[in-house]
Amino acid sequence: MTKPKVLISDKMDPNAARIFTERGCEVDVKTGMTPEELKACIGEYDGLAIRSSTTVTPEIIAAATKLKVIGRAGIGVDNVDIPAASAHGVVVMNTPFGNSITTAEHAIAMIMALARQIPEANARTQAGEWPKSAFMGVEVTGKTLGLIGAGNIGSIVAARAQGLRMKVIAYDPFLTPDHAVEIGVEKVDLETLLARADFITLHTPLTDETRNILSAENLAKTKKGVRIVNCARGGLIDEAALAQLLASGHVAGAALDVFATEPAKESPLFGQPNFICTPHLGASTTEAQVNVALQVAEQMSDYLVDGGVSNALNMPSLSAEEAPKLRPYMALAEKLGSLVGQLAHGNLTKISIEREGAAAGLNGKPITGAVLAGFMRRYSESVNMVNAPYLAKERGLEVSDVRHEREGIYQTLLRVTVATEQGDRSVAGTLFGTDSPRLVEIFGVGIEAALEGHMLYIVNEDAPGFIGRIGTLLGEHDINIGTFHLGRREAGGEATLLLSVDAPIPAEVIKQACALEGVKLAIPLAF
Ligand SMILES: NC(=O)C1=CN([C@@H]2O[C@H](COP(=O)(O)OP(=O)(O)OC[C@H]3O[C@@H](n4cnc5c(N)ncnc54)[C@H](O)[C@@H]3O)[C@@H](O)[C@H]2O)C=CC1
Ligand SMILES: O=C(O)C(=O)COP(=O)(O)O
Repeated sequence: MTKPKVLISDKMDPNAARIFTERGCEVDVKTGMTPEELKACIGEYDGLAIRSSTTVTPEIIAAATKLKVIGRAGIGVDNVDIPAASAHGVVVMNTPFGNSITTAEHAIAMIMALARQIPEANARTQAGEWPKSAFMGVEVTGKTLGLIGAGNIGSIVAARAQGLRMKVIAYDPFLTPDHAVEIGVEKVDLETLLARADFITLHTPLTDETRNILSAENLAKTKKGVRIVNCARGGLIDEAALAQLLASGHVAGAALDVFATEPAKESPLFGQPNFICTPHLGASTTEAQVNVALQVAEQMSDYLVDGGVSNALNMPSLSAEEAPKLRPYMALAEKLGSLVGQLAHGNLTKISIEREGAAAGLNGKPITGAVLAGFMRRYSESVNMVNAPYLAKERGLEVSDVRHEREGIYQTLLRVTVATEQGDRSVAGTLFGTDSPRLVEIFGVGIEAALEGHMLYIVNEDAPGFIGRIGTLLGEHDINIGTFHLGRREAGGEATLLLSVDAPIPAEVIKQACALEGVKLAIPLAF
């Protein structure tokens, strides 16, 4: 088997490359590439490991024909076009906790540096000025810190600030009152935060809702003398408006680690009084970089080597322990989805997955993803578990996952049903042993078969002589039958025949099969 190939395209702790190699991946480290250079080489890789310098655009993803996973050694994934990745079946994962303490500490350092104007005092002292009377700071004790965003990093900042005896208030629409109590912050609305905070620190992702959250209008609502820190994302603050308010003295200080455009080589903020900045250093400590490098390489290797999924932003998690148990079910699910997709035609708007017996106790999301991947293959060759749910949604397909604790004839069973104009059509399958997927029912008819390779599905009148006729037809065309399965609901009604053949059946032969006496339907299948 060829080794999965991973590209590390941003500066990353060497532990990442070591782990990839140890886990059986080939790894190339190429940092500082232009978008054109990345586009030219990305087609070779199964995995791409990045930080914030690489921007993964739809063009890059379109060129990444082998790519299966993008791993962000860090938190923010605003540099990755996730919808494009999802549409191409590429998993996007991050390391949501590895650098949060480090980033929170950077925010606290910024608060303290602003309170005492340390960078400017340092520069002027080293310039030989000894400007003792030029600097008068403020204490943080007893001051109100306003958190915009109280997730992982915001909560750590709150705990540290409480240690500094600050009063912490937070604006975060997703913060529950219970959690606010747990982390010791007062939950407020944005207007209240703007009016009350002596220091404001931002800890939200950059989204359509948070973009420009500190707009000129909102900045004007802040308390005179406020100090503002942003160690989250550029784009959360109107930088030009902030520069004006620093110049006018309304804002007493601002510290930015992140800018709307990075690298920030020029800015209206540069040179303003009490303005401090760092070049996106929030996550830059030895500890954090080792954490995120190890974690991203482990996660990406889990996916590329064993199929385990953790911290993915566009698909459900699947632990490395769960993966081996789920894999045969996912194979069964994909085959059943594919069978239904090949057999049921017309305007299909609903698909339901039922899990019975042992299957009911499993993680349903990967199974649903696999059913949809099989089912949607009729629409797209490149569909997989990652993009199938998106494609399904795009097509307005209603998907349901139902668990039945009961155990029927089979100790474990998956059933996939689609609603068609002629009524519900359902297929079911089980596992023989622990890992051998078998079809057990097709449209209400009991038939046991492995769904593999090229097959032919026929519905015919249940009358003597038919098996001979179909055998003769295939034999005349030199088509060898591998397996042969028959089923029927009742004698003399309709019979179902499912056979496997060694090569695809030409369209002309299908036509002749349809014309055989008693045949109602003949559909070639491929798995
Ligand atoms: N400067 C740097 O080097 C680093 C920056 N970051 C950035 O820090 C930010 C926060 O990271 P985490 O705390 O780990 O994320 P998180 O997801 O744990 O927390 C984000 C919080 O923002 C809240 N939020 C979302 N929309 C909001 C809105 N409209 N108004 C107010 N709150 C809203 C969410 O409810 C959540 O509680 C991210 O943007 C991340 O990219 C993270 C690490 C390093
Ligand atoms: O983790 C994040 O969101 C960060 O912003 C850290 O960025 P970096 O990996 O230092 O380029």
